[in-house]
Amino acid sequence: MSGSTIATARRAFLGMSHSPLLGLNPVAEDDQIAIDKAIAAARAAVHEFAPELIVLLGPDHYNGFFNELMPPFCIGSQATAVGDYLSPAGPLNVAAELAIALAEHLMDRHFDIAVSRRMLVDHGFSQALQFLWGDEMDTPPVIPIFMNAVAQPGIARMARCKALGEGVGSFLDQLPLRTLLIGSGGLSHEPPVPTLAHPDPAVRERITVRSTPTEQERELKTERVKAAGLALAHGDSWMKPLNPEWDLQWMDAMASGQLDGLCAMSEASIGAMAGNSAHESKTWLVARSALPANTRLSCPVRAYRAIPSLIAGYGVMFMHH
Ligand SMILES: O=C(O)/C=C/c1cccc(O)c1O
Ligand SMILES: [Fe+2]
Repeated sequence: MSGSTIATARRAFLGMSHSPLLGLNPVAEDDQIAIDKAIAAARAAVHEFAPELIVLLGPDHYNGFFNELMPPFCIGSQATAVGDYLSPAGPLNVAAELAIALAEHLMDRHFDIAVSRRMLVDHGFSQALQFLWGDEMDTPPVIPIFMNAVAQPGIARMARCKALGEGVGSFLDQLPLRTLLIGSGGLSHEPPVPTLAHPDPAVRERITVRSTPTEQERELKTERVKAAGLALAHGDSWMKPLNPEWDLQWMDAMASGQLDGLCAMSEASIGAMAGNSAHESKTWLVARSALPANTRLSCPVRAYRAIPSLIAGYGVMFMHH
């Protein structure tokens, strides 16, 4: 157990699920109270920690990255949020020079990484920033790192996520900056994100070629995803159920730092057990791997609820070292 308090800690981890249906679909009162409390506790812990730098790992949902060119990971030296669902639009406060320095560090360690000089991000990044710093996303400097969690075969394997996190950790070791690593996404869930196996060629084209949806297309998508959340809440069988057991096991591994054990999980089992978008949980793995492994860190915030109407095994976890 680390002896630091939040105020004296040098590095912290925040794992935080996202759901764009928060605020759009109904949630049972006790679940809503629990999530509000968890987000407020995370916000308080983050502000007490007062990071000088944020490394934010997030996925995308075919708003910034498409199958025409889909890197497993990509660092942004400039990033703009598109403003999907209720998430804010606008530029992120990117630490451009540090983002490039991190890319150089990773390349020198033989971890080849893509770089975007104009990254577009969606709620996979902006919801966490919105919840922690408000609609203006008035944040400390951020290094945004995209992780593909939707398009096989290019979803990074568990061990690779751990290796990236270790590389980020060794970069941060050289910096005198109090740093918060955020993993945004997961845990178990399978929202209706299309794949290249979709029977409609127009849908396959839409997720392949970079494009900006019209306002009407955005609204249609929002309605489709809201309806999927309601279907899951009503137990419709075409939706993959959430898996709280899988989620709690994942959070336990984050808490103990026993990440090699976690990496023994088979790739095929992730989608099968926890839903296709459970790969988003790997953002937590990257972020957690930048802190000491096999070490139980101080964990002042840990909360979990499985909320079908949000299509989210919704977890929040803040730890520091
Ligand atoms: O907009 C999308 O394609 C995905 C929406 C969604 C729904 C529920 C949980 C999530 O993590 C999502 O990204
Ligand atoms: Fe997501």
